[in-house]
Amino acid sequence: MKRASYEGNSTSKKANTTNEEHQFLSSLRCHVLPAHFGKGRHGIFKKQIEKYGGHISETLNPEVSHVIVEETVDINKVAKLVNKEVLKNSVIVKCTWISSCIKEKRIVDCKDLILNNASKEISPSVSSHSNLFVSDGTKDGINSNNMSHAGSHVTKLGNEPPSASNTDNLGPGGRARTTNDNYNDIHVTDLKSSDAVASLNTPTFAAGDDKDSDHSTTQQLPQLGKLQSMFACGHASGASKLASPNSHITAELQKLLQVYQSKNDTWRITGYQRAIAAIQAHPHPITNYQSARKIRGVGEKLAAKVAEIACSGRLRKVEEICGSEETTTITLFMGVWGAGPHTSANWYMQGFRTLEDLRAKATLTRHQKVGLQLYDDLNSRIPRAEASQIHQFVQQCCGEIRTGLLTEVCGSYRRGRDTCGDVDVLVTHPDGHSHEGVFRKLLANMKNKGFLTDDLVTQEDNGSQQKYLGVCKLPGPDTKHRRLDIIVVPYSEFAPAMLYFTGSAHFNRSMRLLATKLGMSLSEHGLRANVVRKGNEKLTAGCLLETLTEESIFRHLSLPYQQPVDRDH
Ligand SMILES: Nc1ccn([C@H]2C[C@H](O)[C@@H](COP(=O)(O)OP(=O)(O)OP(=O)(O)O)O2)c(=O)n1
Ligand SMILES: [Mn+2]
Repeated sequence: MKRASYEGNSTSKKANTTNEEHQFLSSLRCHVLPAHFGKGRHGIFKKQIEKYGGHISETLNPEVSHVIVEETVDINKVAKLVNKEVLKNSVIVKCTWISSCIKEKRIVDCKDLILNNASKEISPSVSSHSNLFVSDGTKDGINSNNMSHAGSHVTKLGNEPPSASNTDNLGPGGRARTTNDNYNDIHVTDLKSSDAVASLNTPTFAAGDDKDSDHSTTQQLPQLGKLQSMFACGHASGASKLASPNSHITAELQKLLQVYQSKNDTWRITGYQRAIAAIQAHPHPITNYQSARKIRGVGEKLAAKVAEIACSGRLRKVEEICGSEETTTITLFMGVWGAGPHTSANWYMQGFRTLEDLRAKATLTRHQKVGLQLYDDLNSRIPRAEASQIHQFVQQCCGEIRTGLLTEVCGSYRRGRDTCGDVDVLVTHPDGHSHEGVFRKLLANMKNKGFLTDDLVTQEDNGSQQKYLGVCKLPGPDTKHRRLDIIVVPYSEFAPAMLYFTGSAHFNRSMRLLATKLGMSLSEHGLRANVVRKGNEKLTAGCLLETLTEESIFRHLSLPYQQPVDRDH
């Protein structure tokens, strides 16, 4: 235990001399921020710190180890008051921490008393729930390495200055970053990867992430490698899943999440997604309320649920909710292609309870009519072998209209799944231009053969890419209708498109967010560098990097290459 070992040290010190005991603050160099302190109280604090051996610095300078603030001071105000560059070795601590130290005659845990604006940049979803941020990513843990150096035992405010000799600061492709590389205002701390993974599950994370960053070219360089390791795209998916000692807990919570997804309960969806990812990534078995509560994103109510699952192996609430007529009906309706949670809940409210009710009484869009008609087929998973046959059929149709066309099945198939929800086929031509005109001809050819049975969405204007969503059926009396996506792309966009359509969606989100953090922009069309943003707005489009292979995209982001099967997060 990190904290215990530290306290153990201080206890053994305590056994020494009384004089030493009274100098227990000697490792601190404090600046007591006058804001909100009355003059008298400000002086008393300074005197008390000095009395117990602490050093007082009247100015804010790099020597300061602790900035002591009045307990009611607002974190944002402190952040604005403090010059991060000057205070890169400091922490901001509430004055009540000093009071506790003096009361106990030792340096006590900073728990709950540290203010650090870094949390805002790392994860607004975290900071919105708590103004506390400690370096090892737990609410009550203090990093033992840091603790061993009294006076620098919590998250640093600033970042290491850029250094070309430090390989951590090398940019994409290993080149040293220059001032022309624009990075968002990133503060890298010792967040565990689980925190980053958890945060990435929060839909609002990407959107709100850059809210407070400015677009100046002043660099706040991330420690590369460490940053990458905080993202899901920096890890193979299998390891964390297999290794998790808390899968039984997340499996149960996942059921509740599905219910909230069916109800479009955004608030709960966000909270559960974040908590599930954090629990999944937690390296130790969670056996009780207290250990659950220590995990970022797990509040009181959720910790109680986790404890219930840990004790009894199940959650009564899951049985109650999942078994309710409302939930089962809405889940049934959501199986209609083209019906989301909102429409499904609406149908339930209109009194519909069965698919027959929908057929007879509901107002249906063209897509929903197809979805309802082919309900059973489209809701059954496609065995891998059949997905492969569908691909072969598409490949044959391609060969009939043009030679040299290249096809690749992406999606869950490429990630190695045994069954797939649909078949996602990417089509291109390696000569760079012969993909043009293929889209319509290919669709017409597949329709002529009776292979395409129903069109759902045809999108021809997604930049240079064309996308078709429809339904196909292999020849034969016993074959099922299957969802098929066809995407025709220019060869220059083949690798980023392949990366995108291979997914998973979570893996993609994490990679896009990492790119954003690195001042880049990733989409199915390509990877751009030197993108300047103000908040979520892109001020410059940046410059397109050459990405002829998926490997090159990973390289540009300084990520270890992940095989498709390792992207199944
Ligand atoms: N909101 C989305 C939807 C899709 N994709 C990407 C990643 C997906 O892996 C890929 C294909 O989308 P699918 O919906 O077909 O998902 P999968 O193929 O992964 O799963 P399934 O077996 O359900 O088809 O497109 C994404 O990044 N974000
Ligand atoms: Mn798919």
